[in-house]
Amino acid sequence: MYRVLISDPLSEDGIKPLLEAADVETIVDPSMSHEQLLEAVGSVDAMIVRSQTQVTREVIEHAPHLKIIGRAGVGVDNIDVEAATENGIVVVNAPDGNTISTAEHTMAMLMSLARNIPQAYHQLQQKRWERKKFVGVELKDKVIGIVGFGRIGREVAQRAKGHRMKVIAFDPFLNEEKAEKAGVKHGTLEEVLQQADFLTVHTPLIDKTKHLINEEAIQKMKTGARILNCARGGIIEENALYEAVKSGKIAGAALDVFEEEPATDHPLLSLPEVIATPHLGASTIEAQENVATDVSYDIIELLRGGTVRNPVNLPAVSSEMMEKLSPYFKLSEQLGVFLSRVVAGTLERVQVYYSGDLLDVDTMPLTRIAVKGILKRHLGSRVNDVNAFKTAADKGITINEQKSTSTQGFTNLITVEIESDQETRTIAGTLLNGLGTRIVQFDHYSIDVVPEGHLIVIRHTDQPGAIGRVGSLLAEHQVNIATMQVGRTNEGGEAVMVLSVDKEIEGDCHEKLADIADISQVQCLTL
Ligand SMILES: NC(=O)C1=CN([C@@H]2O[C@H](COP(=O)(O)OP(=O)(O)OC[C@H]3O[C@@H](n4cnc5c(N)ncnc54)[C@H](O)[C@@H]3O)[C@@H](O)[C@H]2O)C=CC1
Ligand SMILES: O=C(O)CCC(=O)C(=O)O
Repeated sequence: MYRVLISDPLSEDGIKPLLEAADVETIVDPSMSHEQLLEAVGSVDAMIVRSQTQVTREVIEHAPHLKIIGRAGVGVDNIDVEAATENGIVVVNAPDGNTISTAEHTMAMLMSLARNIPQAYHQLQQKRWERKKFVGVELKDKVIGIVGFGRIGREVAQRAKGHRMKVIAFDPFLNEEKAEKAGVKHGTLEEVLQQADFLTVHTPLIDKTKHLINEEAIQKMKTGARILNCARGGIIEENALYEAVKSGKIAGAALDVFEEEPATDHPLLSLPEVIATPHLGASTIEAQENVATDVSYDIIELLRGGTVRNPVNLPAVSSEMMEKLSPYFKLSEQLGVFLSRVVAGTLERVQVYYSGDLLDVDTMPLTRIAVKGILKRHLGSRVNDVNAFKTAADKGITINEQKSTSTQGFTNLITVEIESDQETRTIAGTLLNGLGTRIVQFDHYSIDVVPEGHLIVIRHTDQPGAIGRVGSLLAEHQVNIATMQVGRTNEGGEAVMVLSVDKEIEGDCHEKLADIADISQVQCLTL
């Protein structure tokens, strides 16, 4: 008999597959103290949580029989996935189950915001019949700017079109062609900000999206525009939003999420133009049933020896294979991350070549890790070793891997090539016996760079003085250069510099580097 612990409130209909399984004993207790949780996990084979239970390393280490953790929802922020992986525990989630509910909640917020429904209701409750105060705006012919055109963003677009709104969307994986297919206009972030009457964000919260909508972004918006966030607190900078609403730059905001939750005493809630709900995007009977059912099925499947549909962490690989592959995990990810930072345009194709020692090994797990490295720039922890291929396919990116006999003199070589709608960029790396990983080729240039720490990648024209000017500018900004590699096609032709520096460059240093004559592109990255 398998024991499954459910430690957060879940839909009873959703967990029916577990309750009805003859070989499963289900323990439901959403009110356990931390100590009770530590004791309860000691005897279970599986557990299901929503967002309340924190499945920390400590919890995992108290669970010697635990084989699978199910997150009834999307974000796995409350689960220590790394600790689970280390302990051989599979983590699954339910990425699709609450998409519709969250999109519908966004539309409910959009309409409430346009017509001041919560504020008017509040006045009526105070026995005030105010009509003049609550004059709203129509949605028809207004522009809705969607930042993040993934599952929820796309559903919001369909619904907004039903209201005859004009939809403009920005997403790093969206281009003109894909936007046209989806029946929306494609824009840069700047264009979306400038054109939106209503701006709604549907991205994950990752480094790149933290405070994406800040004071500078808000300044680019129309005066009187409105902002919505039903994704994650922190995508919109709350202080900037507060000031913008107070000054009248932004006419109103609708928020389902906050940087710190619960947020019962937030300054934004004191503004009459701001309406809010306590993270209710996924709180419908249907979504909760969907997510609970999805994880219940995955749990039963895994416990009975089958395969799961929505794994979040690495699936089991034989220990023999693991021994051969694991030294290359870091290199594969570093190559992916590096390329994702330097490529311009919308990604269309990834090609990975393996040679030398990697010729007769199943390198698919390495390709998955390289693809994860590429996609994580925009998707953060939502892309992982397991779902990397599916995520790429969902974004219309094709992946290929090939074995090659060209080793360029190295005992092993991984070459990653990515193609966007604007350019093709290539990087190759190797694992040097006892010396760690090296990037040995970047585009057409042979280099020798340790892919670690802070790197600056500069494209320039090979002219006397270019290297000196970069060195002087970095010195002015107190940035010490640890190593510098330069490659060029021919004298006076295209060239590339890869610098490894001791600290991240700050302030206007990036801008000043890009302003140096003969420099066409500057990319900074941390590996
Ligand atoms: N309020 C709630 O209760 C719920 C909130 N969510 C949140 O909604 C958000 C969206 O979820 P899904 O649509 O399922 O995710 P998704 O992964 O399907 O889509 C996210 C999209 O954001 C894009 N993106 C990443 N960085 C970007 C950037 N800098 N600018 C523009 N776009 C960028 C990605 O390319 C991707 O297409 C997530 O933050 C999720 O956690 C999800 C479910 C319920
Ligand atoms: O379980 C919930 O209600 C939170 C849903 C959510 O934010 C998510 O799935 O990412």
